[in-house]
Amino acid sequence: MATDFKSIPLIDISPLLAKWDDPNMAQDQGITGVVKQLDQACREAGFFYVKGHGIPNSIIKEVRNVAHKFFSLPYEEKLKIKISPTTGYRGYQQIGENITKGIPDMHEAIDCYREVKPGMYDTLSKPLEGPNQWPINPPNLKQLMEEYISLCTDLSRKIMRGIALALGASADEFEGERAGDPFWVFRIIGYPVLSHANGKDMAENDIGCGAHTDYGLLTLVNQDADITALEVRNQSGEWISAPPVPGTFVCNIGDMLKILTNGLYESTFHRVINKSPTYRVCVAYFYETNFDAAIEPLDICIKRTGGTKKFERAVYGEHLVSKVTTNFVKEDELDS
Ligand SMILES: N=C(N)NCCCC[C@H](N)C(=O)O
Ligand SMILES: O=C(O)CCC(=O)C(=O)O
Ligand SMILES: [Fe+2]
Repeated sequence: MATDFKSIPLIDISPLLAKWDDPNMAQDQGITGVVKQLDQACREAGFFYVKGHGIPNSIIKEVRNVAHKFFSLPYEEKLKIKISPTTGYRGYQQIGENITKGIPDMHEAIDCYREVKPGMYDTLSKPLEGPNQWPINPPNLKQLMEEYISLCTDLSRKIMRGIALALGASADEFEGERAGDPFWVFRIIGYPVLSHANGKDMAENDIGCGAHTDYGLLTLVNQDADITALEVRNQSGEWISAPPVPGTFVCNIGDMLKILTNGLYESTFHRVINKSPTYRVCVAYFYETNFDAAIEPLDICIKRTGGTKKFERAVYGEHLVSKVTTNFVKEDELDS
């Protein structure tokens, strides 16, 4: 968010995907072109669209269709997989249950996380322990989403190799202890049509999702076609729309990549307002570091940002757990 960008750039990443594993990839002209665009987009906006990503459009659309089907079920049905602290914060949350900056968000969602086995990361991961809660209806939802998550994980790993090169690091900077065993978060989100009863103006809680940053490395957003609702904040505080572009994902940078890059790439604030007359679905995949990774600015990024370390070391799992466990707590309950 280092600039007053007015729109979000679109990058064709097919040259990167063609040679993501090539030992000489850093010298490849096609890849160099992609890497330059990634660097510019990450510095200027922290948001970019990708095309040429290789995930079939039929799957991308089916994922949203199945999400629509789930949200159109009666509440009793959806509540069979209700989220709670005892389900590892996995499952369905009703409209208004998720809280951002003290205000209930006008969205419903199924929250999923990579499975955490008991004791896996000692007490650190305890709040998130457990398997995901998948609904029985629609019957193909679980299988489709699991396949989609695996495609998103592969794609994100490849984009992160391009981002590593963009930083002037080696392509595998985000593998090994840092993100070689990446955690992931997955949210199937539904935004109802706003009711403007009593002629009231857009109220605070007409916001589908309040301004926030994402927590990890890289987010892949699969949003409904034909509805513009996602907005990204630029340096002056203007909200710039990220309208759906067919066949693309919206990508954005999370808090861990901001720390790693010493702020060279920022985790940009964004929010969602569905002003359209139609129910909107978004399926968001979040590619993260290893759960127990201790994240601090890379030397190469400290150099590129004037030589001073701007962020202290953070453990990703701690950051995630502190967010997740407060996302469902109302302001007046926080201290009690
Ligand atoms: N895993 C991610 N990024 N989820 C995004 C949710 C943002 C809203 C949440 N209440 C918050 O305040 O963070
Ligand atoms: O609905 C969207 O377009 C984005 C959702 C989002 O920002 C999030 O879940 O973190
Ligand atoms: Fe987000």
